[in-house]
Amino acid sequence: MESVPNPTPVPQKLQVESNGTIPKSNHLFDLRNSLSSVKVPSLNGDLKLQFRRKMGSESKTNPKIVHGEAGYVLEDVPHLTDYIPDLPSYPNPLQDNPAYSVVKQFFVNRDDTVKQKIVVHKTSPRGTHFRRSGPRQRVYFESDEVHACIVTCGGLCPGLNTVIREIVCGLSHMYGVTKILGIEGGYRGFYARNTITLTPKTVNDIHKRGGTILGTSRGGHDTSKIVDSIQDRGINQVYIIGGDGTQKGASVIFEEIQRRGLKVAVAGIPKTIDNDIAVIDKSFGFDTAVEEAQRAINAAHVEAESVENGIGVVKLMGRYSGFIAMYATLASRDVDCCLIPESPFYLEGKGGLFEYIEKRLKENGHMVLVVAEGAGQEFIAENMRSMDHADASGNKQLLDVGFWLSQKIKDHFASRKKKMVINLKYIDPTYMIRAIPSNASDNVYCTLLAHSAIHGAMAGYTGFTIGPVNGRHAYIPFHRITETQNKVVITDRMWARLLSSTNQPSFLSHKDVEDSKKEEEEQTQLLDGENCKDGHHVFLMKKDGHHVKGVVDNGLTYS
Ligand SMILES: Nc1ncnc2c1ncn2[C@@H]1O[C@H](COP(=O)(O)OP(=O)(O)OP(=O)(O)O)[C@@H](O)[C@H]1O
Ligand SMILES: O=P(O)(O)OC[C@H]1O[C@](O)(CO)[C@@H](O)[C@@H]1O
Ligand SMILES: [Mg+2]
Repeated sequence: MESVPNPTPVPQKLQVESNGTIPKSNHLFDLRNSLSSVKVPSLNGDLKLQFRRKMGSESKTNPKIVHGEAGYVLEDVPHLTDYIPDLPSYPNPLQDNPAYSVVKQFFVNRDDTVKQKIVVHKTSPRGTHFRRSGPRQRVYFESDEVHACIVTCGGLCPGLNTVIREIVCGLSHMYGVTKILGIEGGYRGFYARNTITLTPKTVNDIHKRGGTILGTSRGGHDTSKIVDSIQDRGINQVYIIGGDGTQKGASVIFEEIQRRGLKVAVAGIPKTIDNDIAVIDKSFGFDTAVEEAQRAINAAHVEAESVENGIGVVKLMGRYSGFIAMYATLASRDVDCCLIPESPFYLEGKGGLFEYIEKRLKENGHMVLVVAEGAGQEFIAENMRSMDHADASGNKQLLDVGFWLSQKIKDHFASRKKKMVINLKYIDPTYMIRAIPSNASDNVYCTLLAHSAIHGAMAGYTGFTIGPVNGRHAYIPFHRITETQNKVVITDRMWARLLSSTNQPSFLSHKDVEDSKKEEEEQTQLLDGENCKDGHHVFLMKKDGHHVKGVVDNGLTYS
């Protein structure tokens, strides 16, 4: 196919000199030390391109930021032409595809961006935007040139197989790609395991199965060995499916590829059943998890209501965020109390958990309690410190809060002071939930994620992850989703809805809430999920009868 000039607008390119010209020299350049701000022409007037150096992060990539009028900011993603000038582009083969060619305005306008915050005031600046995902008129890979690979890393999550399937089928059916490799066993599979050939036929019904047909792992990320393997195998599109750790790994792989000047697009597909990935609306598998959690909650409810003073305790996933617990509770209506990492609670005394349990048992004869795995870590932090166990990826291993809490409740009611006979059943459905196939709505969502990733890579974008932002799919720079974690904001209306549906105490006094709001306005902005930077989450906790400020840092609690 004949190559034609690149129609991509200048703002997508980094090789702009401060006088607005594009350097003739076509050698590769290292973006890491650039710190500049230049004006370049665009369809919508002058845009200010700014390459800011990011401080204090593992990623060394400079954010690619475009400033426009009225406070418009585009946090753009890298493009292969940023470091490989004069890369030829080609017409998108989709324009001849019988299924897609009939779509009116099928190709995404090159200037389309997606707004991060859609609730604004009259005087609000236009704010942060991300590049809209979707097919472009021109692509930077010819179909028979593409050699793609797919890898899955981290914990299991419903929908992994659907994403794999849709990447394979999408590449094949939309772009006529025939060379697709599956990397087995996570990152270390690049250099320590075999690969498998993936075709639409071999992946045809894998979405009906849980897990990942490629296998997964934690740890084993050796950047140079991985990039050596990519280079040796002649791979030029890398699709990486995984959580926050995986996306950090994808980011350094992209940096190394860029440093070596390789024409390799790196696309991340964010995965986490906990739904704690920042920026995007929701992660795949989350809906399925909430749905499946209903079965455990129902079982706990049946057990609890069948006996006198029955208590059903269900532990649900959520290391640092309580989304699954919160949504499963809201959906069920049988839950009397939901405990999540973001909301501190205490056991003894007035307004404490034990008092509430006793009240519910007296009122209703039974109760159901849902606890997220990361909740109440302040109580068991001491044990954790002495154990200090981490998994192969360096994630702190939490103690079983469900087991611990169940024991505490039993001890409390069996104590000489109380002498109340209770009947407690503890259910931990964690791995039963994680291992199921995705439900119908997650299947559709996985398809959109896979397609966004494919269109982005084919269009030459790289070093990006994808996901819906306010319902519109966008390309998001890696650092934006790895530097913070999404958390339940307990001063938001959703948590208030939960409190009102369960009737549980908030475990915070009015003064605590006012104090936390005040502190929120100050620099730390307490309890706001978007401001829980670098895995730190600040909250109020009860210690020796007083509320003190606690900080959760990757599972450890300090005060
Ligand atoms: N900072 C990092 N740099 C490079 N690689 C990393 C980094 N953090 C994690 N990884 C690698 O990413 C892979 C997955 O990481 P991890 O086990 O933390 O799971 P995850 O992707 O966060 O998924 P989840 O926590 O949702 O199960 C591992 O192979 C790990 O070595
Ligand atoms: O048992 P594993 O595989 O280490 O994974 C457990 C963790 O994985 C997650 O499911 C996230 O993938 C967390 O909710 C949980 O803490
Ligand atoms: Mg993780």
